[in-house]
Amino acid sequence: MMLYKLIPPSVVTATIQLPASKSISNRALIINALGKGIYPPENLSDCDDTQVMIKALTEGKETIDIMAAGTAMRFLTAYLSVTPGERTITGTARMQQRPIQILVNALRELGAEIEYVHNEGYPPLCIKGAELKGNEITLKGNVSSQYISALLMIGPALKDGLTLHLSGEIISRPYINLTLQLMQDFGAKAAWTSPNSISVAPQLYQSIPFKVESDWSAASYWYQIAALSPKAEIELLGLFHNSYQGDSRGAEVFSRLGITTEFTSQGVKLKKTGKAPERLEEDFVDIPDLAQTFVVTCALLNIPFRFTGLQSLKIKETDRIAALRAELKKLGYVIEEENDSILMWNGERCEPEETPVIETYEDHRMAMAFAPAIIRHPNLLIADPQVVTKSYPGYWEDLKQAGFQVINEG
Ligand SMILES: O=C(O)C1=C[C@@H](OP(=O)(O)O)[C@@H](O)[C@H](O)C1
Ligand SMILES: C=C(OP(=O)(O)O)C(=O)O
Repeated sequence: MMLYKLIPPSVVTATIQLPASKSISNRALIINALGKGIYPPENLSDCDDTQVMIKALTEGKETIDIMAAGTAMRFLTAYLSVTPGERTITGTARMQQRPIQILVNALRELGAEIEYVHNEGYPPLCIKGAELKGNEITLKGNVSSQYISALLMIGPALKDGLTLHLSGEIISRPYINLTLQLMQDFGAKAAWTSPNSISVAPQLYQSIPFKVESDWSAASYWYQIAALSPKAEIELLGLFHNSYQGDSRGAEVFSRLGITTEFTSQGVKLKKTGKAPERLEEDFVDIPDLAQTFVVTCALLNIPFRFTGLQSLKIKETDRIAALRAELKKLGYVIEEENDSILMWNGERCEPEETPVIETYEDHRMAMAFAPAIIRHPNLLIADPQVVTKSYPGYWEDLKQAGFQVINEG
């Protein structure tokens, strides 16, 4: 097992070129493939999740391994359903435990030919491309928005277009809006027709020059570093005020923790105001990928919290609810869970471990959200740090650039 020991600088000074958004990259790639575009999207992410998508779309292999990439798994399942040929799509052991039945059922209702290779409801899948027929379906909106995005993106390629009715609560809604926004940019007619219905017209995508923005989810770890450091001067490049990404809301939540955002022509500059609330309450249903950032940040700043809307965390790269509780306990914080969807901390402490080894559970966000904790817990070690490549391959190099020492303890 690889372990990283970190030593923070006394003042963090950095200008960081963030990675491009994997969510935008992977949508642009699917849309581009469906539109047979002549302009390949620019500034695609160099992360694993995007690299597996590029390979899947260009190599033409019979078996596609998307490793740990949820978006690639879900988006390609829909894409392959309307693309000639027969392929098997698989991923890591964890991917084979991440549910996909809602999407498969919806696609089958449209006429798709999809079989489960092992376990009913889970990847791997064997998919035979076909011309899909039905045009109006109902599916659950409360498990993963990626199923909905996957279906929407193939909508313009269907003979009669597609209308989706979403039942139950709709989680991760900004990611659905991101999909609609990109589809519209590429010439599709797709929009909400009621609070829980979306219609897509049958109309081919147009190819346009397109540049992917930097990743706001990745930015959150730098806000966290600013919040935990006594002094920080951090500039993040490639972020914009009117971002397509729902996780740009992280800037507003961090402003309540004393980190304000100044937009410049190139990105953002972070400022510490020194203000901190007595307590933080937030609903994460729209911003699930920021949950780890804020749970770790608040605990380390000694700010009790109650975070709701976390129901999707159990089916991500790992069970993030359990992982957060287990690893924060090693640092001396007792976090409580309610209803599989709420994490709370009332300030309760336990004895911290002397040399806590933070496990990362094949989850990039566990590594990235716990690394900044070194500023307050100088003995911690990060296990399997290479997991960051899922979304942010340059994370450790960027920390070095910001003055951190990153030492491989073997
Ligand atoms: O569509 C997307 O790009 C994503 C949607 C979210 O997943 P869920 O819809 O499963 O919550 C998010 O957690 C994931 O990192 C990326
Ligand atoms: C949940 C995530 O990714 P995915 O679902 O695309 O694997 C993530 O990046 O936090």
